[in-house]
Amino acid sequence: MTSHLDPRQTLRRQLRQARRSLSPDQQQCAAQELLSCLKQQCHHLHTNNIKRIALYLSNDGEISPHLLCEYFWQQNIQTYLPVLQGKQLTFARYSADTVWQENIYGINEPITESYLSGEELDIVFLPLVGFDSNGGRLGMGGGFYDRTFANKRTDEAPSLIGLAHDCQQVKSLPIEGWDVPLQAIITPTQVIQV
Ligand SMILES: Nc1nc2c(c(=O)[nH]1)N(C=O)[C@@H](CNc1ccc(C(=O)N[C@@H](CCC(=O)O)C(=O)O)cc1)CN2
Ligand SMILES: Nc1ncnc2c1ncn2[C@@H]1O[C@H](COP(=O)(O)OP(=O)(O)OP(=O)(O)O)[C@@H](O)[C@H]1O
Repeated sequence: MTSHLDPRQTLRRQLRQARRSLSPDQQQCAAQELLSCLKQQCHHLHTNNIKRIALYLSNDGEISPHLLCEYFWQQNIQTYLPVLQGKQLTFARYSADTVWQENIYGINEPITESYLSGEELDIVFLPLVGFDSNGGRLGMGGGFYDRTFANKRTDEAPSLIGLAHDCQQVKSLPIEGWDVPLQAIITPTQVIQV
């Protein structure tokens, strides 16, 4: 019954396939170009006075933010990673001496005693499966980021910035009422300010 497949599911499958088929070399170049792109745009992204940033550990072909993380550490900015808490996310400090445990999806999470809630962060860099130039985001389908930031106004902290390979861009995503819009998207070749 392929005719009744949810269009978001179909798109999700295609775009996940596209990012997973990038070679290790392509992934490495993409991560380096992502950092160059971020550095060039730092002033536009309001990175002054930033103290706490959330990133993610790349999974399933996602563009890797590990070079961004090193860059933030050099500037004494604290970095955090998402931790599943029921159907939402909480954020745990990530530093050189982090101890890990795997979540139900096999993604590592820091083991820590104190967590931050989303609104305590200045910037959250989100992984995504697909994006469009209006700030539309398609994720893995768990609704975790959407639930976590459901009550955030766009002019409130944190800034939500998507990180993606260029092959994850689509003209226009089928958006649902609960989707939280991104304030910007950074790829190896472009910074889209929404
Ligand atoms: N790197 C990264 N971390 C993240 C997310 C993400 O998208 N990327 N998340 C964003 O929300 C949360 C985790 N959400 C996820 C949801 C589904 C799958 C996943 O791989 N699903 C498999 C089925 C796995 C299973 O059920 O056993 C799949 O769809 O193939 C992974 C992460 C928090 N951490
Ligand atoms: N604010 C919310 N309150 C309750 N349910 C929500 C909320 N946001 C999303 N959901 C539910 O989560 C499910 C998945 O949503 P969606 O497909 O948009 O996830 P996603 O953005 O792709 O995932 P993720 O954010 O985890 O990467 C949907 O079935 C939706 O009903």
